[in-house]
Amino acid sequence: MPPIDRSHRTISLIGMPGAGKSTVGVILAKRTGLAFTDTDLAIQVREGEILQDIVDRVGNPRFREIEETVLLEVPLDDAVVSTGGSVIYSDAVMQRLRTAGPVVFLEADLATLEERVAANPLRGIARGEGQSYADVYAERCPLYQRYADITVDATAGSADAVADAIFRALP
Ligand SMILES: Nc1ncnc2c1ncn2[C@@H]1O[C@H](COP(=O)(O)OP(=O)(O)OP(=O)(O)O)[C@@H](O)[C@H]1O
Ligand SMILES: O=C(O)C1=C[C@@H](O)[C@@H](O)[C@H](O)C1
Ligand SMILES: [Mg+2]
Repeated sequence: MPPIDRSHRTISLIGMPGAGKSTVGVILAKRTGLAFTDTDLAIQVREGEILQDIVDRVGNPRFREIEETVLLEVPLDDAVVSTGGSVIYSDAVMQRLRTAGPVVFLEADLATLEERVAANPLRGIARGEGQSYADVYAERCPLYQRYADITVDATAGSADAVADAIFRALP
């Protein structure tokens, strides 16, 4: 695979929890020679706590503020950036990511996502009181679509295949 086009040095991955942003992001970074940033890890390091504990302690609205602060500061040069699923609630963050390069939506069907998330029950999801995963999915899908420059199917193939599909779809 040739090196990434220099005019598109930062590739941001967005999508629901379980879509594969972190898994696919590392593979894409290895294949393109770009750096890799997982913004969830940047949040954890800044707060000195794991995501689920942060969400449990401060609640959903405050978590989103923390996430926005980190995403407005995190370096975006020459990197694949795997975001948290709730990043699309900040228009300022999404504009920043889009200015840095293509934003890729990892689209997946609800059943597949629920299966993946159920296998990892300690994963945090910043959701409103009483919201099911399906409610969050319905609320967010239009936002992911709104901000995506590229949409790839993150359900059918392996994580390697999804990374390949992203690479092929880059302008
Ligand atoms: N294409 C794929 N096929 C099968 N399993 C996958 C695929 N992509 C990711 N997975 C699996 O799904 C789970 C979630 O993946 P991952 O942590 O990368 O998702 P994420 O989008 O980063 O989620 P979060 O928003 O919670 O950080 C992991 O167990 C991972 O191995
Ligand atoms: O989609 C979400 O609501 C989240 C996903 C995780 O990656 C974390 O960013 C956090 O736990 C919130
Ligand atoms: Mg992740």
